Amino acid sequence: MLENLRHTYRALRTTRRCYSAHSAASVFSDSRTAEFLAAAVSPASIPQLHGLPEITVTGRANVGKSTLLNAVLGRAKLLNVSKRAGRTQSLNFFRVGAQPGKLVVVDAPGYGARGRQEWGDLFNHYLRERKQLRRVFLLFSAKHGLNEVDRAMLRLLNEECQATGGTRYTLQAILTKADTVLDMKDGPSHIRSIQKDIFDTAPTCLPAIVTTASKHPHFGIEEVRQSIADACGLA
Ligand SMILES: Nc1nc2c(ncn2[C@@H]2O[C@H](COP(=O)(O)OP(=O)(O)OP(=O)(O)O)[C@@H](O)[C@H]2O)c(=O)[nH]1
Ligand SMILES: [Mg+2]
Repeated sequence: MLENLRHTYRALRTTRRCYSAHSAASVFSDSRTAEFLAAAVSPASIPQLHGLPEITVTGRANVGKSTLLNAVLGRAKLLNVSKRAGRTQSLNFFRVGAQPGKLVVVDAPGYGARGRQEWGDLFNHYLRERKQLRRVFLLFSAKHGLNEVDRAMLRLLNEECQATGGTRYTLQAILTKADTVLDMKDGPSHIRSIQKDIFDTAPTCLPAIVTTASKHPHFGIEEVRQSIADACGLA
């Protein structure tokens, strides 16, 4: 049991080292300045916010999107989270950095059985039209891995990236809730098999960052910040 835990931590640290060459500290240095800007429930209510680069998260309902963004922004409760799937029901825009801001992060409603059709339509519209979108983070549970809906979403985004040569936005996977696999006997190999599944489904997707965001110690959050800063040209 103990040996398994050590192996898992070692595997996770290796992943972390790959991303720690630079620091995104300056972009996310003052968490007090992060601010909710707008919630969009229809294409017409998506705010323009001209000028600032933007990133968004997507994933199955309840995978941990809002929790991850709270950790990235360094705020415990800026975004609403819930044990019940379907908590986030609009596209929610948050400014990072004091006015005029450095970038915008966008929380999205979950897809899948608990995500409603209209939320999917709104998100698809946003992806199609958003000129300042730099990176889409696809979140998957480290415990459950990918299902067919996840693979369909990955394929769709992969095709879009291939069609545009990554000139519009790029993709990066994130595995959430890593703490839940730490006491699994085959934790590291389980994580590796999810990473392979992601690569096989979407070769253009950047390698998954492994994270824990609700329980302390957090894990992988600095890597996510770095990826956001890179994507927005701020690293
Ligand atoms: N163990 C564990 N639980 C987590 C982690 N991140 C999120 N959770 C839990 O997962 C549940 C869902 O979290 P949310 O952040 O609301 O998930 P979401 O993807 O935004 O959900 P929707 O808005 O409903 O699509 C909550 O009970 C969180 O506490 C994590 O790293 N570890
Ligand atoms: Mg949410």
